[in-house]
Amino acid sequence: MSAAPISKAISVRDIARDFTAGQQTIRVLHDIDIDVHSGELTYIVGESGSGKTTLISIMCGILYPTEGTVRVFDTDIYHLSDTELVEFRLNNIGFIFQQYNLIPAIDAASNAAVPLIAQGMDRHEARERAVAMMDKLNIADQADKLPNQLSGGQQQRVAIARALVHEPRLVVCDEPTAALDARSGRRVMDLLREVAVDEDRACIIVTHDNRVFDLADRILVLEDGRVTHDGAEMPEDH
Ligand SMILES: Nc1ncnc2c1ncn2[C@@H]1O[C@H](COP(=O)(O)OP(=O)(O)OP(=O)(O)O)[C@@H](O)[C@H]1O
Repeated sequence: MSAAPISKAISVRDIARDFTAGQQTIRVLHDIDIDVHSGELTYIVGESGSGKTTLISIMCGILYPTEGTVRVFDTDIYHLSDTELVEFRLNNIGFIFQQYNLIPAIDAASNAAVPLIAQGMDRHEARERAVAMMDKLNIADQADKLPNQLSGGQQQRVAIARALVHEPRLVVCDEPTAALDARSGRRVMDLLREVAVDEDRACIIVTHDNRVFDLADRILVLEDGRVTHDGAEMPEDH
């Protein structure tokens, strides 16, 4: 189904995360130990509130863990300075959030070019590269449109193009198929496999969507902040 995994993309060791609300501190992740491999499409699945978003946020350098270490492509990311961490994310990680977070005042290609421009690329070249990525996603013909002139599915493809345009080695997606019908959802997963997974690149997807569970190489199930299953398929009782 996919290239054989050859290297560790992420190594999470003894992660815990607490949140404090008022006087109370609540531990929402406990004792998490996970390796994510390049060459694999890894799903993180679990009920609402089980800690999926918290976990991927920690895995990709957005949220500090309370305890434990996270290595991404062999870099101990939470021992970087703030500036180094921002740069590390910019160069190595692409994000696809459930809300597409497109900038309303600029056209689709300019939205897709944002990571390249942030990296300092010349605007003209960045736009050309963005349109080339949009072409792979079959939306190059929408390059000059503003986000509000696009359908939801087209906006999502622009968000995917933006996540992939700088060819990050790690792509992280939060519920990418939640708003899509079954066929479009499978197409997005196929696309992610095609463009975001190879022997040196990994993709992690948070999803509730049981219509696409069969497309994963590996599924981690979270329950109440703990990993309760790690395998190629969903456990039978889910
Ligand atoms: N900033 C925060 N402050 C306090 N509690 C938080 C914060 N963020 C998350 N939590 C709590 O941590 C737990 C895990 O939340 P998280 O968003 O990671 O779960 P999830 O599995 O992604 O849920 P969903 O599928 O609904 O998005 C929840 O109980 C949530 O209320």
